Amino acid sequence: MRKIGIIGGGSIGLLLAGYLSKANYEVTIYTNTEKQAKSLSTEKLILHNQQGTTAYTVNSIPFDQADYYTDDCLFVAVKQYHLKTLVPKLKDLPGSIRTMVFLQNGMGHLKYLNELTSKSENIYVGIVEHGALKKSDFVVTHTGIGELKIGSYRERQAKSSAIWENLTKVGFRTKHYSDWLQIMERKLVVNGVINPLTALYRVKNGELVRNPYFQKIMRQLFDEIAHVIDCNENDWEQILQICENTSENHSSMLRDIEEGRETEIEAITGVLLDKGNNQEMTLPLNKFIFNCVKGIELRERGGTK
Ligand SMILES: NC(=O)C1=CN([C@@H]2O[C@H](COP(=O)(O)OP(=O)(O)OC[C@H]3O[C@@H](n4cnc5c(N)ncnc54)[C@H](OP(=O)(O)O)[C@@H]3O)[C@@H](O)[C@H]2O)C=CC1
Ligand SMILES: CC(C)(CO)C(=O)C(=O)O
Repeated sequence: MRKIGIIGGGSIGLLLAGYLSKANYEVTIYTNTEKQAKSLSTEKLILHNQQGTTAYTVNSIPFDQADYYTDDCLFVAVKQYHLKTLVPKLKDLPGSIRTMVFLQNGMGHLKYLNELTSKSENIYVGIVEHGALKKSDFVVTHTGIGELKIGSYRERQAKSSAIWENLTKVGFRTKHYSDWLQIMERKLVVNGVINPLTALYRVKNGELVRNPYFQKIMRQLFDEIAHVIDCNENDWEQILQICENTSENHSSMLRDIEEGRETEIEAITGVLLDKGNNQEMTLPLNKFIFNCVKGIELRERGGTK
């Protein structure tokens, strides 16, 4: 398995492309725009990390002109809200895609995975605990060292374990976990606490733990989320640790707000509120935070509803 495709040349797509190239895979990035595909082929992909700066040669093609069938594995590194239009396109492609890995935050995408089970032998979910920041169409910085957690959503013919091992060997820690739901729920709790608060306060992840007042609200939010997802003190400690490990990071939700993009609040806090509804439980703090983020999103995107 040497040829790997990545849909989406954003922060995570570029970061992964850099490390997969370092591990000697032939990588193709399927971009949203022709402009980015051109930049990547003329400039190469530039990865900044603790070891320095390295340029990698990658293939790059706009998604709409792509031919995925030659890839042994396809990573999907777009935002949750991009999947609404992307998944029907993937579904309508003739033939099959051997292995797909979905790297979205939140859990809103599970409904789409079921639509793709006849398309792909193996479908994995990936939980990204590394931090990444895209500096331009072809430059990315590895801003937080963490782990890429992989779970098998559906696995008919597992041949992918070498990828996880090879990524780890080149400094991008990646580990397979047998219980995909558990790893997704753990990450949902992390994102449910860190992302909306950093977006509302407009602070880097590290400031949430350094400011005792922010930390108090974090804890209240965590305690409320624990009503719908089984959490314990280890989960709380992990959230604090992630804030430390990615202290200089602007969370993906803060960046979306800063750049006037849609956020993933519906796939994160929205999913938590749905879980509450299903258990006839109200989550007032989460509801408040959901509406604050939606309101700010609307304002920053210059719209009215
Ligand atoms: N960045 C981080 O540190 C972390 C991110 N994550 C999660 O990883 C996922 C990806 O995040 P991130 O990389 O930051 O997001 P970005 O917004 O940086 O990247 C998404 C990319 O997908 C592209 N795209 C959208 N639609 C298509 C399409 N149809 N075909 C090809 N490309 C498309 C976008 O193009 P365009 O720019 O032109 O719109 C953009 O380049 C998210 O769910 C995020 O929450 C998780 C942990 C950390
Ligand atoms: C782990 C964390 C909070 C890192 O910033 C993240 O997943 C995100 O920004 O979406």
